[in-house]
Amino acid sequence: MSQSELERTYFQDGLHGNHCYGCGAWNDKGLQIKSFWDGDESVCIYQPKPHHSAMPPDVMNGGTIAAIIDCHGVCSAIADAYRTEGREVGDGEKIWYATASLTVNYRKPTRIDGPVTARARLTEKTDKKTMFEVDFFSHDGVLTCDASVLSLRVPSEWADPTGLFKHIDSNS
Ligand SMILES: CCCCCCCCCC(=O)SCCNC(=O)CCNC(=O)[C@H](O)C(C)(C)COP(=O)(O)OP(=O)(O)OC[C@H]1O[C@@H](n2cnc3c(N)ncnc32)[C@H](O)[C@@H]1OP(=O)(O)O
Repeated sequence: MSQSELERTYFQDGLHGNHCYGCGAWNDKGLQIKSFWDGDESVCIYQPKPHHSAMPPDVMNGGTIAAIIDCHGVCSAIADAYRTEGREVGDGEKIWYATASLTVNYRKPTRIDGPVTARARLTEKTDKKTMFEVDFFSHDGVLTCDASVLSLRVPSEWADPTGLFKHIDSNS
């Protein structure tokens, strides 16, 4: 069943302290995308800004599209893991995933003059790996990109507010 806009809970609002450029609600210079469930699919609707353009000012930049798809895919993997355990995103022991692989096929130019939509469906899952296939639409309903996002479960050090690298043995 789909949720009305007022009833929606967004995955990213439960990921406390997430500073990610694409999906971190705690990064005030980031895109701050928002994702939600629509039945078995997850959806992200994002209004691009004029500075998210490619060379033509009315076409969206491919890197920005990739960032939206990437973060929507990883956040969907996180939300799916919580949902599998019957928990709301962010409740109880934290679950984090990171991008292992991202493939984006740019089929058509994406108009920048209205909200874009990423719609993702789960296609593969093990304890550690989750794959979402993502379709990306411009505001006039044109499928402009299709993509796949492989997310890997990562330890809590990834969410350490002081950083990850101090936890990594540089000799390994
Ligand atoms: C944490 C906060 C997150 C909040 C949301 C943020 C969303 C933002 C998304 C991002 O931008 S994350 C930043 C970009 N990504 C990275 O920097 C990840 C860098 N890569 C790594 O740190 C490691 O390669 C990674 C954690 C992804 C995997 O290392 P592991 O040691 O956990 O994996 P391992 O080698 O044990 O492999 C586990 C399985 O995954 C497979 N695998 C690992 N890396 C893969 C890869 N890159 N491509 C395809 N498959 C891969 C591997 O073959 C194996 O498959 P099987 O289980 O079938 O044997």
